[in-house]
Amino acid sequence: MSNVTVCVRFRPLSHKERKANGDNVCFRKLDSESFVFKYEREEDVIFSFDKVFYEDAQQSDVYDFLAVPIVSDAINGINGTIITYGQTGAGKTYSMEGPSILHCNEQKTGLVQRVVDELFVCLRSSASTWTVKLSMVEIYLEKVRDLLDLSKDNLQIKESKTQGIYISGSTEISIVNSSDALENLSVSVLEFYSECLSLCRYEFIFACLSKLQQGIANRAVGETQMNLASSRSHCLYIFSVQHGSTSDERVKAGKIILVDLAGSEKVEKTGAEGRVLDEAKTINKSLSALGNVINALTTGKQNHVPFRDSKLTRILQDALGGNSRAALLCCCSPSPSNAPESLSTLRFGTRTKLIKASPKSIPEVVDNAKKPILGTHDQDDLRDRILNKLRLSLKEEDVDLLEELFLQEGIIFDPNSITDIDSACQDTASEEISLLMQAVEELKGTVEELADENQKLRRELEVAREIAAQAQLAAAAGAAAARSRTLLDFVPAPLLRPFGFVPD
Ligand SMILES: Nc1ncnc2c1ncn2[C@@H]1O[C@H](COP(=O)(O)OP(=O)(O)OP(=O)(O)O)[C@@H](O)[C@H]1O
Repeated sequence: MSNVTVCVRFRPLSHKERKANGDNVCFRKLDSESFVFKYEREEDVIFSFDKVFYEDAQQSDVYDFLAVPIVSDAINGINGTIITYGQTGAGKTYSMEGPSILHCNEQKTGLVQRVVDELFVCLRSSASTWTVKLSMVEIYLEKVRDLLDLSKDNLQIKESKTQGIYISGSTEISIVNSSDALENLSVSVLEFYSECLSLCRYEFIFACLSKLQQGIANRAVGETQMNLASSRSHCLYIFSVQHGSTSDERVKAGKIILVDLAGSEKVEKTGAEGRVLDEAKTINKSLSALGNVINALTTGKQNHVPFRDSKLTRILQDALGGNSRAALLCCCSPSPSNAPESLSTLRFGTRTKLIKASPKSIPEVVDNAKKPILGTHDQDDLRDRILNKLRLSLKEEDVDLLEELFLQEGIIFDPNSITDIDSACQDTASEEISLLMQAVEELKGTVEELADENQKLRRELEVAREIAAQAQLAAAAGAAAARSRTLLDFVPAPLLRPFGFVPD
């Protein structure tokens, strides 16, 4: 993933929440990117994201910030994904579809309608051939169901060189602005096209959204303690955009996937049993698979990204991996009664955001006017809290080493970027583990080199010993010869002559 934008949206308090807690909310706004999160059972934490949309934010604000760059990239052949994440009732579907996909005013229309609208504008204004295909599926209990044709309830995910990842056999609404291209299409779809092409912008969008409305009505909905009509499936709107013609091989193909996830609340909070419990477990499993994939993609562990761990991550594989753009909208309830779930949503967002904001990869321009100036006391305090937490899971001497390293290298903990101690600890711990593993690898290399050197020296020593032994033998023989010559020297020649020792 080349880029990920992480935003938070707090919806307005509901009547029920107002009745229970009055106007109390679980956050205090600092600016358009940060807020203090208040939860009675934990210390206050400052969270920072690319953007925070507070209760008064408009749907168009969310679209402009989050979706416009993704739509324009898709038109240029770059895949993109927009994901809404959060507990049931936090405002995921509202952000995606508005109060109703068909019947809502311009102010309230959601991301889906706005994407359709934008694509229509491009389609109409372009001189070259355009094809936009739209399909709509849901992932329910790890099965992919076609929301535009319910008879297709277990679609298979496939991969091809030309199409990348695709859902085999899913119904596609195709919209084409070329009369040539229309000739190759089936009659039923053609009727829809020609209808679309003769329509004005709003009629066109209405026709397109009517199809989507049918799909939305088909979504698996369950009843939980959290919400009377809670979406129990992940809903995916897939827009495949193709621009240009195949004849001159200048085709640009991009994909936009809008994902309205099922509620992320913990299983216990749903009060679920039986089938609903199975739903909640499957939802949690696929959401953690999504978290693992995002982590692997953003931490540079790209040699193994676990896309195949869930249907959701498999479908999103080429919209998340490679040259693509992603945006995550973390939807939260502002009510103190939902603070634990909101905190867990914010932590999910922070894990993605923290890694992206790492100064090693993407230097971020900090607007000092906006950020509170940090005293060294704050930094030291945060460092100590992180180290204390690490002491629970790491060896004392390793933590001491880390502390020394932080001081020596002047590593500063900035509460504006390290918003979540647990995530910071996790990151520091995994960094520590990878550093240790790297050190082990380096040591292994050194040990191998030393072993080779040792063997070489041993061989040289043996050779030297052999030479020394031979030299010793030679010296002994030489000495014996010299000794014998000396003894003969003392014997008178006439005595030696008969034995042939002395010449006549
Ligand atoms: N920004 C907002 N402004 C006004 N009302 C909102 C906003 N966000 C959410 N709501 C309202 O809050 C309620 C719950 O929102 P929504 O259905 O979008 O939640 P959800 O996260 O999609 O839940 P689920 O996971 O169960 O589908 C709805 O009645 C919706 O209209």
